[in-house]
Amino acid sequence: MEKRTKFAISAVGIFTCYFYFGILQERLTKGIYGEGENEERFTCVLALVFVQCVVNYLFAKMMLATFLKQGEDTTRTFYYAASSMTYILAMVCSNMALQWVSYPTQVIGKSGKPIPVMILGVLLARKSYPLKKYLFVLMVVFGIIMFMYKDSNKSVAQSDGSFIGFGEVLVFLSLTMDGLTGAIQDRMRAEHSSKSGHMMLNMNFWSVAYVGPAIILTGEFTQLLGFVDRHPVVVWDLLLLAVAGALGQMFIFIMVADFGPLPCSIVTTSRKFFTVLGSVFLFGNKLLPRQWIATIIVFAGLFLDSMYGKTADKKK
Ligand SMILES: Nc1ncnc2c1ncn2[C@@H]1O[C@H](COP(=O)(O)OP(=O)(O)O)[C@@H](O)[C@H]1O
Repeated sequence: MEKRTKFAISAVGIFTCYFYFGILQERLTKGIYGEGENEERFTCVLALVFVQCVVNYLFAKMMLATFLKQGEDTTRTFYYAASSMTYILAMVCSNMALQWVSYPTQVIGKSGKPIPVMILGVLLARKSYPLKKYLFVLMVVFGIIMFMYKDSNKSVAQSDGSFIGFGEVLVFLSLTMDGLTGAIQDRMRAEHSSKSGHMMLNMNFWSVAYVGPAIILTGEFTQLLGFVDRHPVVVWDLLLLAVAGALGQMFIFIMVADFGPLPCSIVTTSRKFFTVLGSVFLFGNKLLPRQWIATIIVFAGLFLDSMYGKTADKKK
């Protein structure tokens, strides 16, 4: 398949699957199960991650056995073990951050993701990019943050007088972990030409190995079983979510393996922006002048990056 077509199909796949995934995720984590006295919310976040990783693993196994014939995998086990650890830590930090900062603040923070992916790729995976590429990526990230920023989000001084709270530290840590995950994936590509199905299979295998003991030790596994027992309908919501996530992750790994973690993070970050932009138009809301300018900057950055940001994947 031509590279451009593959890129377009993966990007559309990521957009569609994660759009649906977002709706299901909100229904599951914000919804109320049961009635009257039995009303309760689903709070087993770690168990949710565990279920997702198990389904992702099975999905990758099935794909490798049927459609994706990818041959032998020579990737160093250490790379899989390490990148799964950073990938799980990134998710844990960004979920934990929500206890201290609002959801929009967390999304704005995580919109900076291409920056650590780029910087750590250069520092740890010896990638190199032309100067203009930094500028285009910065334009996209700056535009998205400018678009989503709300004055009400202005960081209020904490009680101790500082402007940075624990929530912000967690978002920063999560971004660092995203950058490390990307850098290790850059190395896998450069040294082993790792394939998408193999990456998906192995990263989820290691994630299950890390999260499994954690949900047993924290008692979340028992909590999950209890919840399912009280509200069997949650099984469907969980499975639908996991299947949408697995399909989406397949496209993510095609993007990572074939084009690299940086283009992948630009696509996933743009997806968040397009979701917000789409809902503004869908609900007939108006854009503020600042948001119009931001939108132009994002589009210009994406356009310039796709036209002139190409690198021949060269090493320093
Ligand atoms: N480079 C990657 N390697 C493995 N999984 C990834 C990668 N990038 C994204 N993902 C998966 O896709 C999900 C969505 O990513 P994204 O849309 O960037 O949002 P966020 O990282 O803020 O959750 C992540 O939670 C993760 O499971």
